[in-house]
Amino acid sequence: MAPSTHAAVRTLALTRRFGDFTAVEDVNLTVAPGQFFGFLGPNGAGKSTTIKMLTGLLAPTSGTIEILGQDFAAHTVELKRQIGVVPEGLALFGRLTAPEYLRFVGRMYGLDAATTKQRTEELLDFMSLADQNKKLIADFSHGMQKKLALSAAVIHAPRVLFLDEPFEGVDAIASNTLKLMLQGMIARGATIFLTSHVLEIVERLCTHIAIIQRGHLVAQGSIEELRAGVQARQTGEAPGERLTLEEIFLNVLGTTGVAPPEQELSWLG
Ligand SMILES: Nc1ncnc2c1ncn2[C@@H]1O[C@H](COP(=O)(O)OP(=O)(O)OP(=O)(O)O)[C@@H](O)[C@H]1O
Repeated sequence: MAPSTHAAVRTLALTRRFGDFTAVEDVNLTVAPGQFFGFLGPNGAGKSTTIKMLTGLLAPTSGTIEILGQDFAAHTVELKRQIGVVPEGLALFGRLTAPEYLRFVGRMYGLDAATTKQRTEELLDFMSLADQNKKLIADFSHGMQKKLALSAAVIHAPRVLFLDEPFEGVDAIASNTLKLMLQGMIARGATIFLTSHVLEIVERLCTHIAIIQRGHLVAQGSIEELRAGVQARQTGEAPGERLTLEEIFLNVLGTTGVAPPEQELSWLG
């Protein structure tokens, strides 16, 4: 058993190439145990590619990954039992019903039948999916599929949870339910690593963030540290103005070369 002083997630020079194109390059990330960590970046920056490598869905081209203090490549099977993931494409089985799928996933993680049944019922209730038990997953709406994927990702009570855009496509009620669930997991000592473009939610939930841009990590730290860094660089700002995460994000990207376009589409409207 790894001592708890280890990082929950650590990468060293993590790199992934697709042919000639480098999607993620030399990324050194550290996420402490118990952290609620937001992994941010513009479209195509390399977030999903990184999450896929961190969860064993995609092999790195080079570099190393440690999860809970252990080398992921050397201990993939044991570590996969301790992590949960909702990947970009959800990866569900459309020909099953939700309870069938959750029972399958529970057994796959080695839970006994009684525990699997109980957690399946509790999760479907919690996600307001219990009245959809006869429907095939293929016939679920996108938001319903997302809630089911989340249920499957936590049925084994993972110590580290990876979520790729968990709030995308879910309604306000489900988003609230999800926030409560994630906060409860953090309160009980889990680590959460999520990507999201909804910066207001990230700001409310996450304590630490990293920003990736064109495959390179351009910032990492607590939101407070990043806010202080941006504020220290700015001159002429009204004193006492507290920067939002969106302002911090845009500022970091602006100073690293990705500023919003200045020209207008004058022909549009
Ligand atoms: N299988 C692949 N083959 C070729 N290029 C890929 C592949 N997967 C990802 N890429 C490229 O790698 C880059 C990073 O993609 P990725 O999906 O990681 O971005 P992202 O930060 O998750 O973006 P978004 O916010 O739009 O979801 C993009 O340029 C993408 O086109």
